[in-house]
Amino acid sequence: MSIKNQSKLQRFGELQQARVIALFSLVGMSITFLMMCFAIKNANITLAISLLFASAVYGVAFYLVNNKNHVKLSSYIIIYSLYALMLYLVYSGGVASTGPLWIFIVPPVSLYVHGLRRGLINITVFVLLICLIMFIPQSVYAHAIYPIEFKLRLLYSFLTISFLSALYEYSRSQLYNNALELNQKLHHLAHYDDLTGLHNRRDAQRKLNKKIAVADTSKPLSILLCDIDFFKLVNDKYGHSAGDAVLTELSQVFKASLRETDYVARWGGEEFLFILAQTDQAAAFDVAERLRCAVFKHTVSLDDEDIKVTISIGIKEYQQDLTSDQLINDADKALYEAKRLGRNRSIPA
Ligand SMILES: Nc1nc2c(ncn2[C@@H]2O[C@H](COP(=O)(O)OP(=O)(O)OP(=O)(O)O)[C@@H](O)[C@H]2O)c(=O)[nH]1
Repeated sequence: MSIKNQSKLQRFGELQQARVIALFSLVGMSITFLMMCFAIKNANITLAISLLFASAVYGVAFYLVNNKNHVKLSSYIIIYSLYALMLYLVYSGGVASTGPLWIFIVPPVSLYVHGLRRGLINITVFVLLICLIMFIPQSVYAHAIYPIEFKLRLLYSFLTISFLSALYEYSRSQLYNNALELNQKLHHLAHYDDLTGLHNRRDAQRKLNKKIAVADTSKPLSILLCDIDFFKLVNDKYGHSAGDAVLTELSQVFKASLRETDYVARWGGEEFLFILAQTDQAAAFDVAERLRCAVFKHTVSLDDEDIKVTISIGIKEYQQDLTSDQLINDADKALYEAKRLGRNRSIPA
């Protein structure tokens, strides 16, 4: 299945994440810088220095994600410096004890950066830490003082925002996973044959055009066009689903008889196309005979029937300036000749 295609979508997801992380760090850098200006205005030098430090850290995170593509590292920098800054604001009270109001940034950022499970664990630890800071008596250590109503409402509203953010993150990740799954299904439908699991005609056409585009005389290329003999009789005698079973089983026989570099697709009803890279006409004939003999020896065993079929094969080696249609046409003519001469044979064009 399409690892290439799946990774394409994942790369798109990673690119999106990199953009959001860059935006987070840019916004974090600007806001903390602005807050630092207010802290200086209020002559709160310790807070101003902390905010300047935080702003510089966000700046580094922005640089790392933008210039060095270190998405994971900068997301860790953002999230842990955010926790540290928020804990410090709750501890110190910030400007006029309004520092804790900033903690509402934590749930959406945590859940976006770490995902649902890890994000929720981090939020839980964060809540425990702010409870510790706010509820430990002043006699144990000095920290900003907040009225009890403020502390409780802060916690209630923080938990509500966390719950809503988690809900949002859950549906976002569900949608993303569904899109990923749907994308895989569509890709499979576009490239593979449903019944046999082989590549389909469209994929084969694309593959052949690609091979022809890079073909040169030093690297020969051949195709085989193969058709099951008297397949209509199989359907008529054993039924359509037995015919389907024959198609599926022969596909496995073909796959097992080919080299890694060879390619097979279901070209039509009971027709198959083989693309043999680095193979001249003589070598292609050997491959065709190997396939023909494998099918000849094979028995498709169904519940109460043993079915034996043969195949006919037309062979054509690519020659300079042939189009894919001409190549297929020539192989088709050779296949027709194989049928005319009595079937169960391989004929070069
Ligand atoms: N079971 C099944 N049959 C199919 C499928 N696709 C095509 N066929 C059948 O394949 C048969 C092809 O028959 P013909 O084109 O007359 O050829 P043939 O009977 O194989 O005879 P020759 O090619 O001349 O040897 C038709 O009966 C189609 O209905 C399929 O997906 N499943």
